[in-house]
Amino acid sequence: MTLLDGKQTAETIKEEIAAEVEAIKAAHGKVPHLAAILVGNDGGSQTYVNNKVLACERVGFDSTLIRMEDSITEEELLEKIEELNNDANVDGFIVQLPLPKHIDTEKVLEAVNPSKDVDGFHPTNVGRMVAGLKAFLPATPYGILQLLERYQIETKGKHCVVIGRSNIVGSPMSILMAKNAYPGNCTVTICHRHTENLAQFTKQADILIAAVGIPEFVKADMVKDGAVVIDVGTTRVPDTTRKAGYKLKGDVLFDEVAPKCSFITPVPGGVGPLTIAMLLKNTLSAAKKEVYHN
Ligand SMILES: NC(=O)C1=CN([C@@H]2O[C@H](COP(=O)(O)OP(=O)(O)OC[C@H]3O[C@@H](n4cnc5c(N)ncnc54)[C@H](OP(=O)(O)O)[C@@H]3O)[C@@H](O)[C@H]2O)C=CC1
Ligand SMILES: Nc1nc(=O)c2c([nH]1)NC[C@@H]1CN(c3ccc(C(=O)N[C@@H](CCC(=O)O)C(=O)O)cc3)C=[N+]21
Repeated sequence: MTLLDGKQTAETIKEEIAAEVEAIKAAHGKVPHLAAILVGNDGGSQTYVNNKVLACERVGFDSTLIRMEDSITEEELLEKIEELNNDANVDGFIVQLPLPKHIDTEKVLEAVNPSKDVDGFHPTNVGRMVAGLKAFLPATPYGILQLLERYQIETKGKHCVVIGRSNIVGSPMSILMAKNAYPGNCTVTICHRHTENLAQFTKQADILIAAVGIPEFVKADMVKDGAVVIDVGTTRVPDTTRKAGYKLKGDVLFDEVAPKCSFITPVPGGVGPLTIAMLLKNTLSAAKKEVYHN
């Protein structure tokens, strides 16, 4: 069993980005700039956004964190987005999810100019991805592709089973794994809440990607010997013995499943750090106008 070290892979990617930033700075005197909007003070969201800002500093980007109260109106948020759309100084920005219930997430994501949508959540980027055009790829699926590629894992002709069909992870992941590309060329099965006899499908997976959000959901008897297992789940489970007050748990019962695998990602230190690295990569692409040439 080989551990897919997301933390180390993310470090490597960030070093590659930092080197490019140096070159851009020398040539243009300007560095890529990522902005993030955080609405409210959900603990997990704060951690992720802070990690993103710290990662920007690490690679030499400019970053701006915009905090808004839970109680803001949808209009106020849309105004802020318009401001960032029009700010020539900002190359890309994200609106951290989830948003408070009184705000229409779809409307908010559609308000982001696709050329600055480094999360890849705007329908234009989703459509372009599906059509195989240049697009900002959502950071988590993009990070998983990087992991498969950098560990040179064979994907062609393999059966990839994805558990979860969310717009930010499961759906784009399944689309990308079925593409005529490397990593890709898989036969893909998408499972969700209404899948009957889930284990019957997961047991057939050469590559199993779990993006469910239920801690330790995938047990050893659901996994084929020699499978590649990618654990996207990151659920905070209360743990009073820890300083942070919680423990991060993946969707896979790691101790039981890992011995059966050819490759597996840990949680933490697996997919999460790569998500952040690929957000930076998208921001670099935005600054270089590699996707949209406006
Ligand atoms: N490491 C990282 O970088 C990231 C981690 N995450 C983590 O990944 C997990 C998933 O995130 P996200 O996709 O946003 O979550 P969502 O809650 O949006 O989606 C969860 C998916 O799991 C499916 N599901 C729920 N219960 C079952 C079940 N019993 N059997 C089969 N399928 C089920 C749901 O099905 P249905 O559609 O039918 O409701 C849904 O499609 C979370 O733990 C999240 O924190 C998310 C983003 C990035
Ligand atoms: N607009 C938007 N874009 C996102 O990309 C987005 C989002 N909203 N909402 C929430 C999810 C979740 N997500 C994670 C990012 C990093 C880690 C990460 O770095 N995890 C570390 C541990 C961090 C910790 O200690 O909690 C690890 O797995 O090693 C996890 C999860 C991005 N998301």
